[in-house]
Amino acid sequence: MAVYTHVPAEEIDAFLARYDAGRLVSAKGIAEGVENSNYLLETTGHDGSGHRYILTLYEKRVDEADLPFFMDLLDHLGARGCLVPRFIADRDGQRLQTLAGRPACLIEFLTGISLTEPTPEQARATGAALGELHRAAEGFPLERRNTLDLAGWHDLADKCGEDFDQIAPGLAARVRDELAFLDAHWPADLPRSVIHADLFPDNVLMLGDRVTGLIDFYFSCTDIRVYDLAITHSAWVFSHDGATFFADRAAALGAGYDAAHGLTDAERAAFSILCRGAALRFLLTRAYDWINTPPDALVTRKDPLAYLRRLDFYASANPADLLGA
Ligand SMILES: Nc1ncnc2c1ncn2[C@@H]1O[C@H](COP(=O)(O)OP(=O)(O)OP(=O)(O)O)[C@@H](O)[C@H]1O
Ligand SMILES: N[C@@H](CCO)C(=O)O
Repeated sequence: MAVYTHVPAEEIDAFLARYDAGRLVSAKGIAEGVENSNYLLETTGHDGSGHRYILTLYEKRVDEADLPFFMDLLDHLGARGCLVPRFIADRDGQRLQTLAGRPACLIEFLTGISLTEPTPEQARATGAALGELHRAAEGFPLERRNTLDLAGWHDLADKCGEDFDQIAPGLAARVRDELAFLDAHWPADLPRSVIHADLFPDNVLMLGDRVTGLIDFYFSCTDIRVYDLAITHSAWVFSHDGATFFADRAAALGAGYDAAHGLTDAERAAFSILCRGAALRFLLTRAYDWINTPPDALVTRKDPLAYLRRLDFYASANPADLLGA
């Protein structure tokens, strides 16, 4: 579930009166997602022809001070042809509001569905969409530090301490060893860019083999550009439990990215290390949430071990096999 803040329909209708968006017809809480509260709104539309919007109330992990970065980024990407949702301004030009005591925004609704079992063709389209996003991001003037970088992983590991072993015996030592490996091998000189940093299948909307929207930019930041492809790889080319690697999906994802953006030899050479970092990043955030979320909380905890299996795979795989030929 992801409706942490419940807003009465009358309050949403009054909120909509600030916009040229028509009157509220229905408001449904969206179950997917874990970070923010999301509602799908149907309105009469400003001309009475009906319209859909997303209403997002920002919860614990999104810092309000970062919202202007996300808003300007989506304007920049949207203006360059990327299918990303724009933040909608009210009649006074305001995009950030307060609703039910939380920072809140009205956001463009995009059509499409999130896949659970992507095909190679769908992975190819996603690789291409990521490459196009990186091209469109060129020239974006703002920067945001990635708080979930190598230093951030150390902080998270310190916070979890020996509690890792509640999840799996030996996990604390495994994380320590992996951090030491990444400290020694993390690449320093690769091109940097704005990255999405969380392009999981649930953040890509598709119709058939066509990408219709990239959403959920709330981890976007400035970091090693091809690390974004490593994150996407970790999320798209394995079974959910991380036990099976799908080489055909991986090759298609890489080919899609390469066709849209291109990969340098240095990026290819570092890719395996970057995948290890991506797997550790999601292992750590999931482990932290696992340890700190009571089992009876209303949110579904995501399995950290699904990312330990990916990490084990990346640590033993032949780097040349990760993206195919
Ligand atoms: N602009 C949009 N257009 C259409 N649907 C959207 C849009 N934004 C969000 N959604 C829907 O709401 C769901 C949750 O959104 P989102 O992924 O942004 O939430 P979240 O709480 O930040 O989740 P998480 O970080 O766990 O992925 C999406 O899976 C999608 O179904
Ligand atoms: N994509 C993350 C959740 C936060 O966006 C995960 O699956 O662990």
